[in-house]
Order: sequence, then structure tokens, then C-alpha cells
Amino acid sequence: DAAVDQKRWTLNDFDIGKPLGRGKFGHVYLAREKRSNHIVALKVLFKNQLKQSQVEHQLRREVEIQSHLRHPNILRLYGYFYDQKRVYLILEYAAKGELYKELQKCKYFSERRAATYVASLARALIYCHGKHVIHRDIKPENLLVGAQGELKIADFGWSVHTFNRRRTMCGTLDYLPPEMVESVEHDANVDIWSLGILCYEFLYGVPPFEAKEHSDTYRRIVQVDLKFPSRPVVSSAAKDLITQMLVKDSSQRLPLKKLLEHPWIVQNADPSG
Ligand SMILES: Nc1ncnc(NCCc2cnc(NC(=O)Nc3cccc(C(F)(F)F)c3)s2)c1Br
Repeated sequence: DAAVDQKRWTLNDFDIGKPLGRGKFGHVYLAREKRSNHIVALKVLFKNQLKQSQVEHQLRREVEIQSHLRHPNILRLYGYFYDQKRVYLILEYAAKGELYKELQKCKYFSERRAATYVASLARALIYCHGKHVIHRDIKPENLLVGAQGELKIADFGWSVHTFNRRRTMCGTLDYLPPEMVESVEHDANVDIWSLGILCYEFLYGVPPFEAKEHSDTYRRIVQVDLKFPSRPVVSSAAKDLITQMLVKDSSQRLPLKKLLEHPWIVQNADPSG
């Protein structure tokens, strides 16, 4: 493992395979490291785009944060290298791809599948918070699925160490808690809010505060305008958990450790995760 971290990688060390997906800043390819035959995902980022968006510091922070994280539900970032025009991230390959595509395909998940995902995300976030790392960008687009169907949190491009909380606005509005939307001080409890949003979206197929206009989404978030549709039918235990997570006062949100003891999780989550 040390070899992986310290080695100076170049593109010649890899055979490049099929494209896996395209992100805002560049494409991801399947790749095989020639010496070890180890299969990885290679994310290619263009330096001029990173410069234009002034996110180089975020990328450095992501690489730094990810190099200390080891958890079955967190996608590994093995290392990085760069050439004249590009930066390459060497990532763990998630064989079953992007979760949001799965959610689009089956509209919403069963309560057992949703609870299993939420429990494994809670365990990954407990691990991150234990290392003073908050992800801040938990949403379906940043979740991947491993070969055994296990969930992997990816893309720590917006994560921070809690001692230097930032107020920059992040990605889509839907997952942001009131304190970030109102851009006041925020802490690890922001990830509890986003996990609550995710749990709702896993069960209903749409995030709870979705609206046509940004301004309407903003208002619904800060007012915590939480409504549960009559279809699909969802258990009251699930609604109770979501209601305990989507609380405006971040200190009153259900702690992640308590989430793992909630009846809906205990009765529905597959312990193997
Ligand atoms: N099947 C698959 N198996 C493995 N991976 C896959 N896709 C890549 C998932 C990612 C993991 N980590 C990432 N990190 C970043 O993208 N970081 C990033 C990018 C631009 C700017 C910045 C910043 F500069 F703004 F921070 C930070 S993308 C797929 Br599909």
C-alpha cells in the first residue's frame, strides 16, 4: 500500500479502458495498472478548467483527506499524478457504477434496500466525523455501488476538516441544510441533514424540498416544509426517522449513532451493509 501512495505514477503505467462516466470537470475511465493488473478508475481533470474555477485548493484538500480515509463504504483515492494539461485521480473501481442511475431506473427503492444504504452511509459518516472530516456533498450523484452491491461514498471535492469550516456555496441546493443555505457556521450535523434528504429520496424517488425555482427550494428548506406523499406507501417508522433528521436546529438532529438504533433501521437494514 505504501508503494501505491509514494510511487510517481504516469499514464504509461496504465492500460486505459472504457469510459465509466463524465463529471463536470472531466471523464472517468476504467484502467488497469500494468505491473499489478490492478483494475482502477482513472478520473481525468483538465488543469485549465480547475484553474478557471479556482478549485485547485479543494482538489489538494480532497487528495489529502482521502489519503487518510479507509472504510468499506468510502471509495478509495489511491493517488494522483499530472502531466502538462491534466490531473489524474487514481480511484477504486466501483463495479456496479453510479447509484443515481439505479434510482432513476427503479424510481424508488424498497424500505429494506433504502435502510441498508442509509445504515452503511451512517457508518461511513460516523467514521469520517471521528476523523473531523465532514463530506458536505452527500447526494445520489456522489454514491457508487461496489461489486457486492455495497454503497461507496465518492468525491470528497467538497469535504473539509471541521476546524476550517468554509462558507463557499456547494453543489445542488436540494441537499443543503438550512445553516448552509443561510451560509452560517456549520458542523458535522450537515451530513445528518443530507442523509435525511437521501433517505427520503431513496423511498419516494424525489428529494423532499424539490421545487421548480431555486427560490422556492430555498424557502422550503429553511422552513423545513416536509410533506410525505400518499404514494408510494412508506412505513411510519421511516417517516419518523426522516422527521428526526430534517430538523432546522442542527444540534437537535438525530445523532448518527442513534440512527443505527432506530427501529426502522434495526428492522430493515441488512447487517452486512
Ligand atoms: N464506476 C466508478 N468507479 C469509480 N469511480 C467512478 N467515478 C468517479 C467517482 C469519483 C470519485 N472521486 C472523485 N473526485 C473528484 O471528482 N474530485 C474532484 C473533481 C473535480 C474538481 C474537484 C475540486 F477541485 F473541486 F475539488 C474535485 S470523482 C465510477 Br463511475
